[in-house]
Amino acid sequence: MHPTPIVTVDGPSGAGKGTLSSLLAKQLGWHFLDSGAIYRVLAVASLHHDLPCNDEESIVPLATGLDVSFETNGESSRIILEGEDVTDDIRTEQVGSVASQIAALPRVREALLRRQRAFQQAPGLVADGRDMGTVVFPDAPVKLFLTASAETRAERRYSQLKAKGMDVNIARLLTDIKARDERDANRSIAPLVPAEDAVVIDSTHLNIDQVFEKAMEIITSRL
Ligand SMILES: Nc1ncnc2c1ncn2[C@@H]1O[C@H](COP(=O)(O)OP(=O)(O)OP(=O)(O)O)[C@@H](O)[C@H]1O
Ligand SMILES: Nc1ccn([C@@H]2O[C@H](COP(=O)(O)O)[C@@H](O)[C@H]2O)c(=O)n1
Repeated sequence: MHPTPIVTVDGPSGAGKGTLSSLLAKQLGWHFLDSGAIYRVLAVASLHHDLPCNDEESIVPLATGLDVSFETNGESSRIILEGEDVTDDIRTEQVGSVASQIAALPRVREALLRRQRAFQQAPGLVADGRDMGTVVFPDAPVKLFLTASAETRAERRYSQLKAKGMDVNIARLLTDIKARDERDANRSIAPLVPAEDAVVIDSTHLNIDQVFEKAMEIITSRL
């Protein structure tokens, strides 16, 4: 029997991984794992419990027993943490920054592995993150690494947050994105690097449809 197929989509913050992954999951009729959301929810939980983001000893049990559910209702999906809807709260740059500090703790990453692997369910999975192709699903038959220049990613994030009515500053966003890239790429465990067998897509000069088309070509040629 063949294992459930997986497409991994890794890359830096704001490259368009979530956008591409949800389009692919929809097109293929597969499940979707937003692994960054798990790190972000853990960041919010740590903030709720007043835990410093380097307190590995306390964050590991929080990660293991994280009381979170991903509730999908047709097109809309909500994230519930300890009974509270945190869908919007997890998307701020502040939470992204805390998530990336927590994500550098080796035992925290280990504690979240099983939770992420449980998403591998028939008929297939599209998994979005930083280490999907290198650590979490190293045997995935299709691995994509989606990137774009830091400036382009900051502009996209700016428009995204502005559209949500948030008060944002593009220079600050660019600084935050570069700091997060630096931390994610240089941590000792599961650093942000393309898997050896990943196909790199640079979306700096591609729109969403073009990225989607390119990704589908790669997937159909490999599966
Ligand atoms: N190719 C593209 N061209 C223009 N805008 C894009 C493109 N891809 C994504 N976007 C837009 O950029 C923003 C960020 O995209 P998205 O949230 O998918 O990135 P991400 O890589 O998942 O980020 P993160 O890792 O921080 O969650 C969104 O507003 C999205 O609509
Ligand atoms: N597989 C992953 C996914 C995410 N992270 C860390 O979480 C931060 C937030 O992720 P987003 O994709 O939602 O922006 C990110 O900066 C990473 O530090 C991770 O380490 N591994």
